Amino acid sequence: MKLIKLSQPHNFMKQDLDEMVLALGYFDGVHIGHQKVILKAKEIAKNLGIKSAVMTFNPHPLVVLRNQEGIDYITPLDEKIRLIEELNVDLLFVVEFTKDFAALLPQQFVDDYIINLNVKHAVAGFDFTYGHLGKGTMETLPFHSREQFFHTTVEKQTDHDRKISSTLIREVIRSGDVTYANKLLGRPHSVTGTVVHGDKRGRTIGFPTANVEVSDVYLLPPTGVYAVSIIVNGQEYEGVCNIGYKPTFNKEKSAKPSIEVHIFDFQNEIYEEKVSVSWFKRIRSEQKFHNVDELISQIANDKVAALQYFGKKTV
Ligand SMILES: Cc1cc2nc3c(=O)[nH]c(=O)nc-3n(C[C@H](O)[C@H](O)[C@H](O)COP(=O)(O)O)c2cc1C
Ligand SMILES: Nc1ncnc2c1ncn2[C@@H]1O[C@H](COP(=O)(O)OP(=O)(O)OP(=O)(O)O)[C@@H](O)[C@H]1O
Repeated sequence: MKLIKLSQPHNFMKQDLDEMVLALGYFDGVHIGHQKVILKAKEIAKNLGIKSAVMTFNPHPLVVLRNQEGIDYITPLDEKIRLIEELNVDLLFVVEFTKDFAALLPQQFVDDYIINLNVKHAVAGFDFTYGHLGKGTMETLPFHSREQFFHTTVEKQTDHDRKISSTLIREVIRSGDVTYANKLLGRPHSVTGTVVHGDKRGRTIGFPTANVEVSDVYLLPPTGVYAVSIIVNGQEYEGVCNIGYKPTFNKEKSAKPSIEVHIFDFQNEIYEEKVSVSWFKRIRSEQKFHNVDELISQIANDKVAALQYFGKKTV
């Protein structure tokens, strides 16, 4: 997949690029509604015998338009790029979302970011908007297209009558229902980070853990214990994870929760390794135990619950 970063104003002209079918949207999470839009663009491109492309924007419009600092992403940009690449599209445009870009009138957006990029067919969902204040919609697109390209609107994808959206999935992850989030994403929700040194207490209590440090921009499930998998060096292992502040040991809440994975049947030394943790099922809330023995016996139960979730025999 070829990656092209665009900033307003860009100077691409039609003749600089191959003809393409373009899927448009922000695509945080690359959920099953988004996949439908991108796969539709691919299908049309295949039929026309031309390139397939996706256009996304970065950072999130709320960061620029409402000065929101702490937007948590289901898929930060690099993860989103990786997932779009997995869908086998030929080209990805990442448009820098700035105040200047947001100020473009709908017609200017269509001229500069669709027609001038040699798009022959644009694909977006029923609620896609473009241009200043989102004034451009799928209803106005034929008018703004100047008959230079065709367009296809993907109908609303729903689950239990609710639109599948990045907003819904963020709410579901924040509620801890990672199993449902995974259904809406069409794959497990994952976070990628690095294994760092912890207090080295885990091994003394019989449950060594990999402490995974992730970038602040990730949307994390709420504190608690989860059945997870972890990819280490390309190999996937199952495990049980606590995300939280370890109140049994720590009086003060740290700035960020720690993510600690007890990986089943695993003894390797993996400090500094890049790993991805996928959340499958919430098991319980984090608790403050009266003593270490109570914590140890609860972790043993958590391990059984996770093994059962993964369908393993526990005796
Ligand atoms: C499955 C699991 C569940 C845990 N649950 C709790 C908990 O409810 N409360 C708590 O204070 N710590 C909990 N912990 C965190 C342990 O206290 C922690 O793994 C141990 O202190 C080791 O920390 P260290 O890696 O920083 O040395 C849990 C850890 C695991 C692996
Ligand atoms: N459930 C859905 N059904 C059909 N199309 C969708 C659906 N969700 C998103 N799309 C389309 O996918 C593209 C990307 O959408 P966008 O990034 O705004 O996602 P969203 O999930 O609707 O996010 P948000 O919750 O922020 O509104 C747009 O073209 C949008 O119309």
